Amino acid sequence: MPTMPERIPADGDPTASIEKIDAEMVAVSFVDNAGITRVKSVPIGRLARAARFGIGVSPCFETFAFDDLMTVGGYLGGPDGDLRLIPDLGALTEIACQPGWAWAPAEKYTQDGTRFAACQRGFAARQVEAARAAGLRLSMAFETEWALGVADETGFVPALDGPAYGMVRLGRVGEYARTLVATVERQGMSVEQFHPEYALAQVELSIAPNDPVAAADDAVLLRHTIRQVSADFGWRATLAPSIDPDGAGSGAHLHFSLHSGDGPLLAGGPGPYGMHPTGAAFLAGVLRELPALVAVGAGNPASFLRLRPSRWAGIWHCWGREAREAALRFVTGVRGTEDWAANAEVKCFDATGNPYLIVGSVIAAGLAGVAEELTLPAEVTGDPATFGPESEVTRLPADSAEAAGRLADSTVLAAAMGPELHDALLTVRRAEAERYRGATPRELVELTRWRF
Ligand SMILES: NC(=O)CC[C@H](N)C(=O)O
Repeated sequence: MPTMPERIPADGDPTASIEKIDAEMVAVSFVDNAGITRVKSVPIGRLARAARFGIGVSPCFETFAFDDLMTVGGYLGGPDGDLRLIPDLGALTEIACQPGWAWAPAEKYTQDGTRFAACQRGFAARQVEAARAAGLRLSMAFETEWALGVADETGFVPALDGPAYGMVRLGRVGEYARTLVATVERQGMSVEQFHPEYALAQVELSIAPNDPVAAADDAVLLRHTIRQVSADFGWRATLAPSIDPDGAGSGAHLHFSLHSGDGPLLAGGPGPYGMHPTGAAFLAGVLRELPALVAVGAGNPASFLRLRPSRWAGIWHCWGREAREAALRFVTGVRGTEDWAANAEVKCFDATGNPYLIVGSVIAAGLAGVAEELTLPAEVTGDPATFGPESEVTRLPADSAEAAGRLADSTVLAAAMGPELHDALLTVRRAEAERYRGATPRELVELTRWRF
């Protein structure tokens, strides 16, 4: 996938890709460090100009918290200055569920035309490039879980009931699922699976893997599509990590596979379950950074309502083959697919994590493992919650302040992000942790329910 240039291009003809689009308005989005997708829009006739000169956006968003309250960091935040949102026209897509609209993800540039150091999508693209320079290619996909309900004065009325994974549940959402899948596919994503899930009013959809930056783009557009199609059916969709603190929540697990020029590195090799040494070192790097990765991908105070034992949310700092309680699950292919289907799944993430920061951070963590030739420790299977006091398996951070502390300590993520982005993300996470330190589970549910 072509990446955005270091400087805003002063020549070239952006109208070519625009002409193929049948829309009147274009939503140009970015995801902030709190994981909120924010947007500016332009009439289609202004899009070529926006691609050339950008759309103005305040740098204050770099340190916005998920509740829209502003903070100021060591480098960024505050009321002054301006950035330019440059839509990536290579990703311009008609929004099939919002007639007359198209969408493009943006990267942020400064007013003098250079790439903004703390741009989240630019960070992801930089890590893809670092992997390429090391001879590695990644393929990634987010799983998407959400709950369907109706908002009323009690907060949330579930739109469906019935047993987990039950045919009864599917019957309630059959027409909805058919419409959603068709809409998602019309927008260029390939749906792999839809099913009723385990938690309250929850369903899940998975899409085919993609280049890491495109996988993050897919997550943004898919979540918007889910909300729009749900509204067409008279429901609201919430991707918040928890709507019922007494039960399982919604995750945004990240699957990835790793390849060199010679083929897959997680299959067909001499290591555990066919991993090649480079594949195992990459996983060991991801495993090492998991405590800090929680702050990136599940660091909202409400994330910790979901990150509880024995709910398949991946709270344990370990890896294991098909281990659904481990934060890093290794998935081998079934017979006949072993050569290509093996992948790893980071389970602890949820939809409050910025998908661009997640893919970029996982790559950075893995590349550090490869550079240091790390080896994987022994795998852990079963549920560590039942292992008893002699177990050495530790829990990942259990609240947002602890997760932020681990991110502060991560020299790997600090180096990959650069000081501006690392500090801005920490500023947001610390502000949220501080502000909601004494919040009850019910308050956290209500604060996040319709924001993600
Ligand atoms: N099937 C599953 O893996 C369920 C995942 C679970 N809902 C989570 O919180 O991540």
